[in-house]
Amino acid sequence: MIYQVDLERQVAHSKAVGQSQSQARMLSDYVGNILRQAGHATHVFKLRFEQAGAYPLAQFAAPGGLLDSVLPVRLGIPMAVYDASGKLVDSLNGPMPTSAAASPYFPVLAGSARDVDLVTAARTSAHASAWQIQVARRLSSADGSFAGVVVMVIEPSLFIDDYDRLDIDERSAVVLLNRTAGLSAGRLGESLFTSDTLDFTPLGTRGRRLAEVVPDESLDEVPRIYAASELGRDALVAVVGIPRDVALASFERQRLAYFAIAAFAGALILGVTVTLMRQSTRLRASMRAAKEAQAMLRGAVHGSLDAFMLLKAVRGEEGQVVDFVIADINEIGAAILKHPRGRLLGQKAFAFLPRLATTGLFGHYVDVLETGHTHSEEFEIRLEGESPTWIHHQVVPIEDGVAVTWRDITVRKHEELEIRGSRNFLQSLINNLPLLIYVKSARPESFGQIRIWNQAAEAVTGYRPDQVIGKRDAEAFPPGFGLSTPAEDLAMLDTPMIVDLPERPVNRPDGTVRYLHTMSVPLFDTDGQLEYILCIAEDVTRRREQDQNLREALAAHRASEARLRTIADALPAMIAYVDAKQVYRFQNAAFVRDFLGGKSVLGASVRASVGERHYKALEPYMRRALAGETVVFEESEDSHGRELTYEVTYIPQTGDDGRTIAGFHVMRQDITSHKREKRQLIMLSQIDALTGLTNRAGFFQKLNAAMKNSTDKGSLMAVMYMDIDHFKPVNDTYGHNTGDALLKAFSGRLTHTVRASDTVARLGGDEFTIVMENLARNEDASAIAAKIVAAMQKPFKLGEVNVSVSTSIGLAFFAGGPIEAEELLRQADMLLYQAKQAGRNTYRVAN
Ligand SMILES: Nc1nc2c(ncn2[C@@H]2O[C@H](COP(=O)(O)OP(=O)(O)OP(=O)(O)O)[C@@H](O)[C@H]2O)c(=O)[nH]1
Repeated sequence: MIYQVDLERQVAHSKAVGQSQSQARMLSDYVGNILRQAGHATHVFKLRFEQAGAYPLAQFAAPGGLLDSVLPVRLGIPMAVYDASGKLVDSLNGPMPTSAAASPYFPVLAGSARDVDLVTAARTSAHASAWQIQVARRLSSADGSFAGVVVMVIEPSLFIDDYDRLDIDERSAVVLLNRTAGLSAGRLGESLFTSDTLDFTPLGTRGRRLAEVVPDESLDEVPRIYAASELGRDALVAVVGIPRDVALASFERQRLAYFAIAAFAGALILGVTVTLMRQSTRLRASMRAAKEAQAMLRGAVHGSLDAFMLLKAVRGEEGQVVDFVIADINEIGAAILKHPRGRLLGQKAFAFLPRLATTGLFGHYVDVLETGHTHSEEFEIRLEGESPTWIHHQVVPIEDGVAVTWRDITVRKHEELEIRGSRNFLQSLINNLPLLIYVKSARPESFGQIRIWNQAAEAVTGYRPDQVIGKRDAEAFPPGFGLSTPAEDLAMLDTPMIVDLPERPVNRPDGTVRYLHTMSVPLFDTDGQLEYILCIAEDVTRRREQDQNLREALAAHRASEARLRTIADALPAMIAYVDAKQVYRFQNAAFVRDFLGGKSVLGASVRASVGERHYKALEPYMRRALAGETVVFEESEDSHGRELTYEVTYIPQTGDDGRTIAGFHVMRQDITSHKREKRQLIMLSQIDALTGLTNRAGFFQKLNAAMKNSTDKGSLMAVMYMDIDHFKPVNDTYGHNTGDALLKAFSGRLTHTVRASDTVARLGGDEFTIVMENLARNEDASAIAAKIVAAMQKPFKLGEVNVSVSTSIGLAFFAGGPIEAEELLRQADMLLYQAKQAGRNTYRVAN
C-alpha cells in the first residue's frame, strides 16, 4: 500500500507539475507573443525609418498610427531611437538613457547587417536588481550602413503584474527570468519582486522540455511545485509555482483514506491472525488433551467397573440406522452380554443379541445419534428368565455411532428406593401429625438452627418453613416468641432429657395469640452425641379457651343461682324443685315457712316429707308432671278451723339433653282470699247497682238456664220486654236524680206485681225484662202484662214531685225449640216496638 501511495503521490506530483508547466507555458506564450509583437513593431518602424531616412516616434505611436496596429498604444511601452554612435535621437513614454553604446544589444546590432530584432535584458542601474527587457532592431541607411537602433523597453512586471488570465491560486508564484543576465522578476500573491540572484534548477526532463524546477533559494514560506517554460531564442524562462498543498489536496485526501483503510485492514489482519494463532494453540492443546483423554479413556474403559462399548451405526439403503456394530467393548460389558469379548467385536449388536432388541435401547441409541444429545438415565431392565436389573445407562454421541456405559445399580437403587420410601413416609407422618413438630440442631456449629418445621407448626404459628428453616429462633421470630428459650436449649445440651416445657403463648404475625404446650426431646447420633432437639408441641389454645369459658360459665351460673334464690325467697309463693326421684332439691323461704311449718325438706323425698296420706293425693299429679305435663290443681287444708285453698302448679323441667324430664318445679300459692273475692265479684257482676235487680248478664244467664230447663222439661215459659213511656222528659224536666228515683220506684212496683219465682231484670236505661217459668198457659203471662200496664198508670210520688208515666210491653213465649236466648229476646223487643207503635201504655203478645 505504501508503494501504491507513493505511486499515487508521484502521479499527483506529476499532475501538479503538469499543471504548473501548462500555466508556465501559457505565461511564456503570453510573454513570447508580446515580445514578438514588439519585434514586429520595431520592424514596422524600421521600414518607415529607412524609407524616409527618419521617422518621429511620436508619429509612429500616434493613436491609430502604425504602432497601434501592431501593439496596443495604451500599453505605453517606452521607445527610443539611437543614432549610429549610440546617442539618443528620439524617445517616447518616459526617460530613456541618453546613450545606448554600452547596452549589450548595441554592438551586436551595429556589427551585423541581419534584420532581426534582438531581445536582451538589462538592469535599470548598475546596482539595482530591477531590470528591463529591450527589444532592439538595427536601423540601416540607404546604403545599408548602420544608422542606429530602435529599441522598445518592456518592464518584466508588464507580463507578471497584469498577467491575470491565469487561473492561478493567490499563493502561487509567477516568475519570469533571464538566464543570460541572471535577472528575474516575479509575483508572490499580490507583491511583485525583482531579483538578481534567483534561479531555478531543473529536477528532470520530460521529453526535451524543462519539466519541474526548484528555486535555488526559497521564495517564501509556501512550499510549491514549480515548472518552467523556456521562451527559446529570447533567453527568457517563465516559471509558475503552485502551492504544494493545493496541488496535492486530492492526493492528501486519498492518502488519508488509504491510511484509514490500511489501519482498518491492518487491525483486521492482526485480529484474524491473533484469533487464528489462539485457535491453533487451543487446537493443539485440545488435540493433546484429546490424545491424553483417549489414552486415559482406553485405560479407564478396560479397567472400569462400568460396562463400556462403542457402537458404530449400520445404515440401510436409504441411510436409516438399522443396527449398530460393536466396535469396542470392555470385559465387563462382554460379561453383561454373556459372550466372550472377542466374539462380540465386529458383531451387529441387535442382530447378534436379539434379547437386546426387546429393551427399547435401539430407539435411544438412534435418538442420541440423530440429536447429538447425550442421554443418561436409570431404568429397570426385565429380560426374560432373569431377575429385574437396575441400570445406570449413559449414551454419548460419537462419529456415526454412540459410546455406551452401563452400570448395574440394582443394589444401590433398591436401597435408595427404600430410603426414599421411608423418608416419604416419615415426611408425610411429620407433616400430617396434628402436633407441631420442629427440630433444632444441637451441633456446636449450628446450635439452635431449625431443621424441620412441619405443616402443623406453620398452621399454628403462621410462619412458613422457608421463613424459619436454617435459622435460629432469634433470627426467625420476634423476641419472646414462645418456643423453647435458648436457656432451655442450652440446658438440654448440659443434661439431655425429655423436658415438659410450661405452656406459653406464641404471637402469630397476624396479631392473634396461640398457646403451646411443648415437650423437648433429645435425639442422639450413632456415637451417642446429642445431634438434634426434637420439639413436639400441642396447640392448647382451644382447651384454655374452653377452661376459661367453663370457669366463666360456672361463675355466671353461681351468680344467677344466687340471684334466683334472692328472687325466689322474696316471692310470697312457695317454690320448690323436685327431681325425677321425687326428692326435694330446692325450696324457697316461703316453702320452708308455710308448707310444713318451718321444716326444711331439702334432700328429703316427697313421700317422707308429706306423709303417706298426702302423698297418695299428690302422687298422680307428680307422675303427670314427670311425664312432661304442666299440672295445675287446687288443694284445701284446714288451718285452725279456717279452710285455706292453695293453687299448686307443677312445671316439668327437661334435662340437658332437652328430652328427658329431670324433675319439676313446684309453685304453691294461697288462693283462699282470691277465691272469696272471685265469688263476690261473680255475684256482683249480675246485679244492677241502681235498682238491685238482675242486670243484663244475670238476665241472660237466667234466660239460658230457663230455656234449658224449659227444653228439658217441655214446660212453657215467657219473656216480657218493657220500656217506660216518655221517660226522657222526666229527666229533662226534673233532673237525672228524679229519673233515677223513678227507675227505682218503677222496679219496686214491678217486683211487687210479679211472682217471686219470676226474675225481674233491668237491661239498661228504662228497659226491663221478666223471665217467667213453668207457665200453665199463655194467658197467665198476658194477664200479668195487663196487670203491669195498669199498675204503672198510677202516679209515682218522688220526693216533692209526682210523676206520671206508663209502660209498653212485648211478650214472647218459649216451650223448647232450636232458638237461642238472644233470638227470643229479639222477638219480645219486636212486640214491644209494636206496642209503642200502637200508642204506648199497652202490651203485645206473640201468637
Ligand atoms: N235518670 C236516669 N235516666 C236514665 C238512666 N238510664 C237511661 N236514662 C234515660 O232514660 C231515657 C230513655 O229514653 P227513651 O226510652 O228512649 O225515651 P222515652 O222518653 O222513654 O220515650 P219512649 O220510650 O219512646 O216512650 C233517656 O233520656 C236516658 O238518658 C238512668 O239510669 N237514670
